[in-house]
Amino acid sequence: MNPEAVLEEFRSAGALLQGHFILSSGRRSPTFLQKMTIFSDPARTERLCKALAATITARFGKIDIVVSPAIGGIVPGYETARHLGAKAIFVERDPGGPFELRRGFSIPQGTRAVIVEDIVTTGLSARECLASLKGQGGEIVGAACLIDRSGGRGEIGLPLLSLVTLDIPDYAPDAIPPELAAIPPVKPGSRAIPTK
Ligand SMILES: O=P(O)(O)OC[C@H]1O[C@H](OP(=O)(O)OP(=O)(O)O)[C@H](O)[C@@H]1O
Ligand SMILES: O=C(O)c1cc(=O)[nH]c(=O)[nH]1
Ligand SMILES: [Mg+2]
Repeated sequence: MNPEAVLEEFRSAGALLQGHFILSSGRRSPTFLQKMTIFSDPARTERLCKALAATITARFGKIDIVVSPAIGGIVPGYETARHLGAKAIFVERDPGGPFELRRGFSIPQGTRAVIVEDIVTTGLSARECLASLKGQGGEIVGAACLIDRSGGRGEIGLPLLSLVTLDIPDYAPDAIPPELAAIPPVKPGSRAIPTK
């Protein structure tokens, strides 16, 4: 699937939003990719994740386990794993706490795992996911996401694949342009961000 076809999935689903968004990192942006609008449509999700699975296999070879950061990573992680013939597990957190592998999930010695994210903005969530896997026996060989909106600057600590790389502006909360500041902000994601 080429980058324009991936973007067209988001556009035609109504998942490419404009407004004032508080991102997971605490940064602000006029643009938000509402992945849950995509994931509410299984056929659309299948098309995207099948393409992501093919990209993962081409780069990393055989994968045994897909591990994703909750909540946004769970559906694409599962669907990508289905196309890889791999298991799908996830890390989750209590509000404000670190990601943890729970529910009896593990990455056993001798297995090869990949992190699958929905969207990468700064790479913070994928880095925190990787940190939570320290001590697991298997090898985390890389990371992949549907859309990398960091312009390729998101640092994961692993090779990162994406179906599309975009360079979408975001701003520190104390450096928001006036036209953005004029719009009341909304925070779509699940990470607890302290409010002033
Ligand atoms: O690269 P980053 O700067 O970490 O931003 C991207 C992250 O933001 C979103 O998660 P969020 O924490 O908003 O919660 P969600 O998964 O419940 O949507 C998205 O699912 C990614 O995990
Ligand atoms: O950085 C984020 O929190 C983020 C950006 C985006 O476009 N979509 C999303 O789900 N999260
Ligand atoms: Mg997330």
